[in-house]
Amino acid sequence: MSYIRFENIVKSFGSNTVLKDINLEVEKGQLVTLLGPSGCGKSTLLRCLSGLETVTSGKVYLDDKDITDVNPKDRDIGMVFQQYSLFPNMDVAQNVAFGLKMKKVPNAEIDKRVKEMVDIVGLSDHLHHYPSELSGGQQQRAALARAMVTNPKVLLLDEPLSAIDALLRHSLQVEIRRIQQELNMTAIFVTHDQDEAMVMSDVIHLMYNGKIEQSATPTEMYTEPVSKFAATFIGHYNMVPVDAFKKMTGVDGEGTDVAFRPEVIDISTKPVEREGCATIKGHVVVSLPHGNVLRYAVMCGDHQIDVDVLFKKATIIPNGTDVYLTLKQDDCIFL
Ligand SMILES: Nc1ncnc2c1ncn2[C@@H]1O[C@H](COP(=O)(O)OP(=O)(O)OP(=O)(O)O)[C@@H](O)[C@H]1O
Repeated sequence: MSYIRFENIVKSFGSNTVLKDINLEVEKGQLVTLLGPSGCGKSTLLRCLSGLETVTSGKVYLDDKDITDVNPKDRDIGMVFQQYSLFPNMDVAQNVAFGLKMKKVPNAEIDKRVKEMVDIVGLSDHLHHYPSELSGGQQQRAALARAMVTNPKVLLLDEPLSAIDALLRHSLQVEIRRIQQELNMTAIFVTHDQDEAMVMSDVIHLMYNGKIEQSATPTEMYTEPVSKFAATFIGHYNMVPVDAFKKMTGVDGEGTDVAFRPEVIDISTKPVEREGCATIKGHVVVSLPHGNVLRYAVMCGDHQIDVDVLFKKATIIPNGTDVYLTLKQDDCIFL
């Protein structure tokens, strides 16, 4: 039996149904991500687990108990939010100790656990600093320590890194993942950032319009999207209607669209014949650097196809050049 189960969850606000029969399971010790565009219902689903929202219908189970109607404070759930939610008039040690004090844990035990947890999140040098004296990243680490110190059954993280700049954000992603694994904590992470979901998760649940569109490991989600939405939201898939793709390549398949990623395509100024590959003729419109790859926009008939190659200055093909794109038929996903 899974550690967390959402069974047929429906949530409506008046006539607006924002969760439409959600069934989802989380195994103990996993970090799963709810990923999806703004407004698709991620936070609402998380709040149904924490008890901050009631469900319209359906059941929520945690550790084999039906918690659908249990008071939020009795659910044994830790939460970290996007906005820094530390008590401003308490220092880091007092903030982290708060939950233990509420549980009437003896003082000596509180001191020991606070020190351990503050050490795990790397804030030992800031024990007696107030939130106003901490950076955004440090505040979120303190919030994480405060949520975890009571050893909750599950840790809920609702876009905890969205207010943090890109560089620090990446190191905190890695750190949260390390701490979660070190403590074998079950965690649900909400984000609309696909890269963040890829880095952090055991399983990603991609949500769209109040439903689960696809549940998969990061690798499966990236390489085997099940729908047009999944293909465009995760990674940067080229999407060409099947009819147009057949005209370009002679390759046919079932579905309405063919999806293929920019990095599976080879680009050359001369035609290339390769077994099991399709070739598409086009011309370079523009090339732009994207981190360590150069992305060519290539017009093929009426369709633009993006091609990524590792960025090496000597190999740049000028705009306007006729080119041949080669891609393995195995890398084409018919949707
Ligand atoms: N308390 C509420 N009253 C009315 N409508 C609400 C309430 N909370 C959420 N909603 C609506 O439910 C829908 C889903 O909201 P939710 O916050 O779950 O989305 P989300 O996927 O987490 O989005 P974001 O990434 O922007 O936070 C939205 O249309 C929102 O306006």
